[in-house]
Amino acid sequence: MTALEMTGVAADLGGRPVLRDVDLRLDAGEFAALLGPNGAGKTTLMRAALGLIKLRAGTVTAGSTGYVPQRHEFTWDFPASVQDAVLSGLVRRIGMFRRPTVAHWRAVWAALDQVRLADLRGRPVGELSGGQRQRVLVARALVVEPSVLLLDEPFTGLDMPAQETLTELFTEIARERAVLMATHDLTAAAYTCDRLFLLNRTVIAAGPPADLKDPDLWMRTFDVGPGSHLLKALDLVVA
Ligand SMILES: Nc1ncnc2c1ncn2[C@@H]1O[C@H](COP(=O)(O)OP(=O)(O)OP(=O)(O)O)[C@@H](O)[C@H]1O
Repeated sequence: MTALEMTGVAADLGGRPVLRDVDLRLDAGEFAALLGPNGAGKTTLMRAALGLIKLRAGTVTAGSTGYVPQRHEFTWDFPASVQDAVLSGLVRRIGMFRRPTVAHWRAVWAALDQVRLADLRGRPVGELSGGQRQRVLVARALVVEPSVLLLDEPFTGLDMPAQETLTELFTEIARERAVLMATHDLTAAAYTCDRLFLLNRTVIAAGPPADLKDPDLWMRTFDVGPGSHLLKALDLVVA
């Protein structure tokens, strides 16, 4: 079942073209990575998928969406508990001034269960580690039961054990939903994702990691030459 389809998408920011001719399709059950250099348009593509920016051309068809922003974009010094932070994912559904019902809280607790944070639901978010905070943001996105989950740089600043816990979690989530993860961690993406999208303003190439062995695709995506370390690292992981 198609969870997200973008066809011929073009979008501008501040009057400058950022995305052009973007075609991307994701099915439920797929874990895909969005790879590209700084400024390639990864965040913009996700915002377009969420319907948050106006398209200059093309169409986006998406089921319900859940978005996990970069961790620094969320306010952590606010005196909210873990369960309040997750409940904030339901604001649009509940309405700003209405009280959550028991069903809303059940959805929050189910999402916390899924990210293995049920024990910490009363803890202030400011007291959590980076990895736990990332899982709070994932629960906050999952609480609406999205058909596609969009993750913006979920591994930044996390140690290997935290990254591995998250990778397992994303793989589990992707069994029922579509997951699209923007990341600079090429190795993790090549090892764990079913499909990679190489983006530099447009989709340069897409496919399972094993189909993306041609170094030229990576050189064009990342604007690097044949001597780049990137290509040596890829030799090891894109087998
Ligand atoms: N509000 C804005 N107004 C004008 N230009 C913008 C705006 N936001 C982003 N841009 C530009 O759009 C381009 C794409 O930005 P975007 O954040 O989507 O890239 P990215 O691939 O997510 O980058 P990174 O890996 O650094 O997070 C960049 O050149 C950026 O400078």
